[in-house]
Amino acid sequence: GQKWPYTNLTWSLRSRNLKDLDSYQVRFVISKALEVWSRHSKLTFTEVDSDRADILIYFVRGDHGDNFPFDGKGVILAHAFFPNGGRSIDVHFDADETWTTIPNSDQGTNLFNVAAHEFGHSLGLSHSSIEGALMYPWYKEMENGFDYELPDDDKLGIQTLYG
Ligand SMILES: CC(C)C[C@H](C(=O)NO)C(=O)N[C@@H](CC(N)=O)C(=O)NCc1cccc(N)c1
Ligand SMILES: [Zn+2]
Ligand SMILES: [Zn+2]
Repeated sequence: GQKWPYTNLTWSLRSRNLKDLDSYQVRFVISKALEVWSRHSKLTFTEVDSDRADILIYFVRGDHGDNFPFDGKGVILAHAFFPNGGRSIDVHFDADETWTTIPNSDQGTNLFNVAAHEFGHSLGLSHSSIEGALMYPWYKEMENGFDYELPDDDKLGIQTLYG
């Protein structure tokens, strides 16, 4: 599979009208979700305000121009493209979900959990068959809020790719 040819990656939140989500809180949650991966690898993540960032983040709904239309408020919550030799790649969050930026909140879908999973894909990790893994295909609540400890299977995966 593909991986980034360098480890100092940039990211940018490209969607502005986040409905009732506060863009500062979204950017904070994104930085915490990226830290889940940088804590266990040589990867570094820097926010930039540019559409030339490595990882471009959007909130979109329904059919949004790639061949993977979202499903309204439903099962598909987000998707991410795999690294592509150093060209910018997208992460799309389904704008029709009720997102919450408060970890472990039981109101709505936890953006931190889903973002941490999606960034695994953005770094080159596919789904894991290990039930407790972050890269397991099916969402499950993660405890410890932003201090979430990456399960071993995911640690192994990211260290195999980026040391
Ligand atoms: C075929 C894919 C486009 C499905 C899509 C996904 O895996 N995105 O990465 C997705 O949204 N899967 C849902 C499946 C579900 N509703 O449980 C999901 O929550 N994935 C994100 C996620 C978040 C946190 C933890 C885990 N394990 C998975
Ligand atoms: Zn998409
Ligand atoms: Zn996934």
